Amino acid sequence: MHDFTYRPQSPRTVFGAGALVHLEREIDLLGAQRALVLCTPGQVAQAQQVAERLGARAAGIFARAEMHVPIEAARAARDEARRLGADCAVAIGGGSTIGLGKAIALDSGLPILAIPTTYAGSEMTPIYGITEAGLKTTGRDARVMPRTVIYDPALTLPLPVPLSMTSGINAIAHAVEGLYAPDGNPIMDLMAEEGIRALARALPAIHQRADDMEARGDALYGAWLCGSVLGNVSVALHHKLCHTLGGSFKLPHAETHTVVLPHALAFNLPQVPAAAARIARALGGVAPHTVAGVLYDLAQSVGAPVALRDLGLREADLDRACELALTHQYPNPRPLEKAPLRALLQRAYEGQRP
Ligand SMILES: NC(=O)C1=CN([C@@H]2O[C@H](COP(=O)(O)OP(=O)(O)OC[C@H]3O[C@@H](n4cnc5c(N)ncnc54)[C@H](O)[C@@H]3O)[C@@H](O)[C@H]2O)C=CC1
Ligand SMILES: O=C(O)/C=C\C(=O)CC(=O)O
Repeated sequence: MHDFTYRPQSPRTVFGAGALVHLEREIDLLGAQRALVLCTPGQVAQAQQVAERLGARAAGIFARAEMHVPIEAARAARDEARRLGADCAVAIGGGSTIGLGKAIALDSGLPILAIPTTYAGSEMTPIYGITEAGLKTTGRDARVMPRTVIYDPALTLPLPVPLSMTSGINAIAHAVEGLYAPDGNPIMDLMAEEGIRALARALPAIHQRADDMEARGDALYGAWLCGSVLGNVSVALHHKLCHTLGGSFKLPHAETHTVVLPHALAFNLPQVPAAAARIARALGGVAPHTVAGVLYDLAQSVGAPVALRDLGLREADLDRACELALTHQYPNPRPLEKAPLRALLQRAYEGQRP
């Protein structure tokens, strides 16, 4: 038997191919009249599609979302929302765009409707991140949790295949760490296992055929499950390493998750047999002691990166990365010591199979 406390935190979720048709209804349910639509410069066409659907209730489009939410973009978006008298924000895009919406909500309490187009999972979490003077601060705050999420796999069809692969593995990482989180619970375990299963099934299919709607739907379903896990439990060494490498060495987010995950999991595996058993089941019934290697093989088989050196990290940075990862540690099942952590980073740098 488990001992646990479970207080679900989840936005209203509408899921399905073509689900964008429900946007007006969902805006009505929020009681909103003027929506500011957020996107990156690369997703203006999708933002226009949203604005057209909203008609007179589209207050405008703010197309300056970028990775890790620079404070300048957050301030400009807040000003624009005020100037236009927006009473809600619709964020269409990946974690960067949803993160911009969260930065507005943190300040103003503006309700966010998220339409995720990657598998990163930010839409399901009360976690925000803002970067100021080169330093990224993250935190949890109920105000930033989107009120409504519309998942429409059709909107993920243009997501480039390489980013689809790494973004999917970013999602798997949330579930893996959820399975050994000290504040986990049986519901999260079920969601994590099913999320890994869905993504491990979907990614090879999308790799073969980018417009496979069935697989796109499966991947987004997995992203919903894995994002929900991230929103409800704390994360450990794997996320700490990725935040260190992304924050201090500017490594790309999803790619870094993809490279680090097999190594962080191998490091913790002896301490987490129950998690290993669930991951093994989700990966098709492999032996639990092999799951880290199987995740490495999954990444390699879909053409995703497996070495930090291929993401722009220099070998000379490894000592500093190790030091930073040892400061302000996240709770981790295996105590962190310098030598094994440095060795982990070396293996990830070289792209060795764990
Ligand atoms: N707060 C949270 O809970 C979480 C936050 N994040 C944050 O999110 C950021 C990364 O988000 P990601 O989703 O990985 O990438 P992203 O949002 O930066 O998107 C990467 C690129 O792909 C483009 N793109 C996205 N969807 C597309 C589509 N369907 N078709 C064509 N192009 C598309 C975007 O416009 C962008 O240029 C990081 O800053 C990370 O820290 C990530 C996960 C959870
Ligand atoms: O860094 C943030 O914006 C907050 C959380 C995450 O990015 C989660 C992750 O590492 O995927």
